[in-house]
Amino acid sequence: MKLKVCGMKFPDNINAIASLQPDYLGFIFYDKSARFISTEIPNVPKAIKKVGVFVNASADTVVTTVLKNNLQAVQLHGEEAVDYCKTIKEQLPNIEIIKVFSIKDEFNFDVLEPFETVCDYFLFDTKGKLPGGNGYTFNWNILKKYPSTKPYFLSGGIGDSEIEPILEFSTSKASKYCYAIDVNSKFEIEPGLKDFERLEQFKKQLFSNLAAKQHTMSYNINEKGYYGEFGGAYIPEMLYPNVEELRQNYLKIMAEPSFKEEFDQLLKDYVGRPSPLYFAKRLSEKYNTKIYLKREDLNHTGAHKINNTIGQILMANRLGKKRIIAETGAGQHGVATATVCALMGLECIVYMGEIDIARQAPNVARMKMLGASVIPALSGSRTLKDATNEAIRDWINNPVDTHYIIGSVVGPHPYPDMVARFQSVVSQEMEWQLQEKEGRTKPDHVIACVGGGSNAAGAFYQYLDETDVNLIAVEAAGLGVDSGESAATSALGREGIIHGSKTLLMQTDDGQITEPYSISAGLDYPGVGPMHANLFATGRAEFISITDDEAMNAGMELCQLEGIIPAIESSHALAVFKNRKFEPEEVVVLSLSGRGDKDLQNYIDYFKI
Ligand SMILES: O=C(O)c1ccccc1N[C@@H]1O[C@H](COP(=O)(O)O)[C@@H](O)[C@H]1O
Repeated sequence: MKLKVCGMKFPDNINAIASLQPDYLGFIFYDKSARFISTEIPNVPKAIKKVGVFVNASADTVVTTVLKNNLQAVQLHGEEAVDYCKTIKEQLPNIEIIKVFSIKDEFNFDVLEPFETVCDYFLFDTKGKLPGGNGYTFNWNILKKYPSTKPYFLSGGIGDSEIEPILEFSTSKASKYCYAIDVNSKFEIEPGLKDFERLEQFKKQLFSNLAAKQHTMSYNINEKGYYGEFGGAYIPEMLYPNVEELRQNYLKIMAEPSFKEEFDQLLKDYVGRPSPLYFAKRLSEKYNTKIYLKREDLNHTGAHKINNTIGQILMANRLGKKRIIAETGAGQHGVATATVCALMGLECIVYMGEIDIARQAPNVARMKMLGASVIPALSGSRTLKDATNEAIRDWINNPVDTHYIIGSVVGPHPYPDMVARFQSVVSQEMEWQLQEKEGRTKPDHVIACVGGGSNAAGAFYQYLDETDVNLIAVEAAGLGVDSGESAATSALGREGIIHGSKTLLMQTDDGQITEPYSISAGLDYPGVGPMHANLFATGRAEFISITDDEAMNAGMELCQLEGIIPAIESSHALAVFKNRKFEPEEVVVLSLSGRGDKDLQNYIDYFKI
């Protein structure tokens, strides 16, 4: 969480408060305020963003003030309209826009929606006699209904006595998008003069306690790119510039309103989102529990993979890359990548293991029809791991113009986090869909299959730190966990490094990667993404291994009970119902990650249809 200190007006005091290194310093450019700044702002360290606070000022005044004072953000604290924010954004594209909303006893969150694309942050303050600086807190419980994913500043009368409530709030769901704490009048000796010692104490106490709480709580990535012990970027020196360019830019780009707008629009109009959350009545009756299927199989191209490739192609565009490479196992990610390259008119090269090319012929044909070159990986087991090796080799050789669209939550940081964020749309939708259908945002259980783990990462994302939601990760046991022909990484793996990431990995005693096997081309990866390694190591998620036979039978059962032909990957998740009992009143959401058309030949051969 960031800290903003607002409303200083004396140069010496500004310098003193700047030495506390808050993230933002706010200056009131509203001449009716007792904190109005009429002097020149002294130079402060570059790491601190200077925010100009305005109340219904003309757009010209805002622009001139920003340029004159070299501000990095504007806080619009009046009744500024959407078009007004748009004008400011157009005239000052690099300036952060913080739009303020004042809350009394209740708040209609619908008013936020039109502002989503024209500002970078919301700020919630207490409604009072003055436009701001009233010194009263509002009831933060109101934020429990916050419907957006836009990060917000929490403001209004925050002082020493709010440390405890903030710490409590930080563990709640309502705090998920709380980006910064904003303090002002509660730390004053007189209006515009802040109390250095009290602020120093406040900052120390609040942030050390928050860090301690977050350390023990979060199952999501930390600022160094690790999930617990797992993750990081273990890459050859020659790959460093490519990965570093992405690391430095991905969060910034994803936070741009124009990026979000384009991503959301393509997910809606091109992919066909939201994907339905379907109550599977006959399946529920059979297993005597409430089963919902999150229908990622209904997305354009037939799986969840497109959520990520849409995000990454927009990322590649913004990074100025003209050539796209990808690896693929089942072919779903290859098809999703070829699709977005066709959509954007970019060159596309997909690496695919020779074995996978043979067992996923329809997807190979699709990629070619979409204009991609499919290059066979001929080394090792000639499956996904080897295709990934080839793609990495290509990227090393073509660092400047090429973006590598990794298809799962694997690879060096920032890929696992970036892909998880793009896929998190799945659980974001689950929350409001469950609210509509069950009157609550949380299920009792979420089930998803895991190869690298992007489908599971998307389905788990919103619930990672909600420990009352049970997460069930399903791996491929192939011919049996101990058969030597398996891809059950959690059962068989040990800590190791694969494709730039420290994670759980199937390996021999001397560290050679073991060849994985599964009937499902999307699950036979010898590792898992670092998020899942941590979920396993900490016991946060339940891991279940499902054999080829169990998966195939569960897939057939879904065909005949619900009229849905699932991908064999998803069939592994479905097989959990035969292996584990759920209570009748429990709500179980299963991510149906893909459709089974690509697997038709496997089904035909297996069942001798
Ligand atoms: O502080 C002011 O005088 C002020 C005047 C006009 C608009 C905003 C103002 N301050 C902002 O108000 C909030 C909450 O302050 P407080 O903690 O309740 O004193 C804060 O964001 C200030 O930036």
